[in-house]
Amino acid sequence: MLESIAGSIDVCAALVSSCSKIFKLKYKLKKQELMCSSILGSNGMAQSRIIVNDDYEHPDNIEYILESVLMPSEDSLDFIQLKNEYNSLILHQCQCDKGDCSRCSHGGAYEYCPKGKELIQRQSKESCSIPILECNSLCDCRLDFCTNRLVQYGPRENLEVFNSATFKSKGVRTKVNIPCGAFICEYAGEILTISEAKRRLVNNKELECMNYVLVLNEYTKTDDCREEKRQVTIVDPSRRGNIGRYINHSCEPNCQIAAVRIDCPIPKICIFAARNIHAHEELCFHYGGEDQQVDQASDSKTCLCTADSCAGFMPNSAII
Ligand SMILES: C[S@@+](CC[C@H](N)C(=O)[O-])C[C@H]1O[C@@H](n2cnc3c(N)ncnc32)[C@H](O)[C@@H]1O
Repeated sequence: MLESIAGSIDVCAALVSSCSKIFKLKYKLKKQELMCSSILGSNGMAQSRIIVNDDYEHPDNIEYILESVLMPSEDSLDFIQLKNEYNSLILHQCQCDKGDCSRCSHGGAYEYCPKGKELIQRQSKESCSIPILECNSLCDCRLDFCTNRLVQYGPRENLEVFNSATFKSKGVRTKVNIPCGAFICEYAGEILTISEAKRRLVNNKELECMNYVLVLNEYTKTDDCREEKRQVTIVDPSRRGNIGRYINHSCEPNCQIAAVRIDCPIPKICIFAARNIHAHEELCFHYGGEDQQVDQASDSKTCLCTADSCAGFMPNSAII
């Protein structure tokens, strides 16, 4: 059994039919094909390359990455399977050659927020449990019209890493107000196999270092309405990561997690504002997923979040 210290997020309730569609529609294509400066949509028209806008850097001496990357190679079946998935593309393209993709076959998870003049996650009770599928490099839509591309452009601006007095370690805060539903950043790091995650967790525990491993569990509903675990995604930004690695846990967070897929069937773990956030507030999400029952393990860390409803300990759930 694997204990997650950074936490385990469950994306469950509504990961239903749309999701099985996603999984069936992947096929293998080398990622390198995406690296060329122009990409052909399924209509054969060249699309411009997406520029990821991320000028942040680490205060620590670790490698900054713009999006999650595969862990170092190892000789195991698990790794080969993960690598194949990482090198796969989702073959589910839209044909919106004139529209804005608001009613796109990819789902329309975003809406335009006129106040903030930006795309935000469409608000619904289930918004954090519905996986998002953005338009991708195979889609026919035009980049300048499409309203189903957000995460792929990179984290929002005006975030800063600071020394958090509350958490007695580093944290992330915003310099400006952020509207509810806005995209903050990916929780980017190395994508791990289960066995490598277990090794790193044991090691972190032995060395008593901070733990950054985050586990995302996705479920589908079977025909008789049972929930079945379909995919486990494990990300560790301890060695390589982006600004998301500094976001702390709170029992009453102002941000939440969503699974977002663009080209690859392995989802990105993405952080969105769960309410309107004021300038200078520290950003936090619930490492265990707010809807989950979080049980205290004997070695749970004391939670420093100071929320009225603080559980007193950090999520430390058994996940695999
Ligand atoms: C993903 S990192 C967050 C960034 C970290 N504070 C840093 O300085 O790099 C997770 C680690 O931060 C600390 N942390 C995050 N939230 C916390 C909380 N609510 N209470 C106590 N420690 C917390 C724990 O040491 C945890 O293992």
